[in-house]
Amino acid sequence: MAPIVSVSNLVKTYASGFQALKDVSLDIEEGEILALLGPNGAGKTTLISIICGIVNPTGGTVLVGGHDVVTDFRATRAMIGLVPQELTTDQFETVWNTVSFSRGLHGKKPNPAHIEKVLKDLSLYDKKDNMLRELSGGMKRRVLIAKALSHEPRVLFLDEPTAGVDVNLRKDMWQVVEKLRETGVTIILTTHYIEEAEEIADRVGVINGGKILLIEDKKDLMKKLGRKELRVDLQEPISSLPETLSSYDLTIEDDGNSLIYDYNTAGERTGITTLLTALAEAGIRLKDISTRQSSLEDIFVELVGARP
Ligand SMILES: Nc1ncnc2c1ncn2[C@@H]1O[C@H](COP(=O)(O)OP(=O)(O)OP(=O)(O)O)[C@@H](O)[C@H]1O
Repeated sequence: MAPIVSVSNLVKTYASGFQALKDVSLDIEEGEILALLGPNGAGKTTLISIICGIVNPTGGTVLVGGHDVVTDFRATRAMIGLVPQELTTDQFETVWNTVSFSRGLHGKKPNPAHIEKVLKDLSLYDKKDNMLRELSGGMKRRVLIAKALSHEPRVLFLDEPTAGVDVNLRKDMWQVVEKLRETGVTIILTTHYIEEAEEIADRVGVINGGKILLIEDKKDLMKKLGRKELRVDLQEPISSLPETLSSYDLTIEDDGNSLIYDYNTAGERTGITTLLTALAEAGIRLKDISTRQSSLEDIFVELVGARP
């Protein structure tokens, strides 16, 4: 199946001369949830804004549902819903009117049955006659999503859906996103929270300095995350490994004072017991052992050189 969004060799240089995107290419499959992780200024908003047709690219192409976002703007915009971070709508308007009006803005004929479904999916239906100013922060965020879904888009962009919200509201929002996926809509979200990407994404992309540094299936990433490291500190340094230890995935560190053994926690056997026996048989005496597990955060820090 052709990807719902196809980004090829995208470049964006702002009028100031700043290059915010440098040759970005990625395909987004229909129905998936893609999380774009990146530090401040990485280029996430620029990328989303170009796909949504709000910012013009300097080079490269973006296709949404097979249509070019520049030359066929109307067709692509109709397929996209964008959830901004802030609610700017009239606080004295009702939920129902706000969401219905948004549909009209996209040039779609009224469809009360669709508005009703969207509000029910987002657990907002019993608030449909309330004014926005009467809603809690979490409900207001749901209204933003309802507005973006009002014109039946196939692709939904969520720009930092849980920035600055408390833990409960964040978990609540994850459930909302999970439920939306069941309706078949493709979801792309930007986030600073690694935990958020881990929790809800099918695929994770890391962007920094205008480049995609990694884009990978979460399951494959999790396999990497399942890798653990056993560190063995030695009583006396060694310069090389004895022949009997050559079958182990060992590296010598700290001028021969430590051995690092990589193993997979998902595997049936870790090999630790036999390794320790083999070390003892080779006459290598241990001072200490410790383990550490790599996390998505480690991968992120390694790629970006900073914490998110
Ligand atoms: N209109 C503009 N003119 C000049 N530079 C811009 C403009 N908009 C964005 N930039 C720059 O482009 C870079 C990428 O910005 P962008 O907003 O895409 O990053 P981001 O990843 O969304 O960051 P954040 O997580 O802080 O929202 C930043 O260095 C920003 O200062």
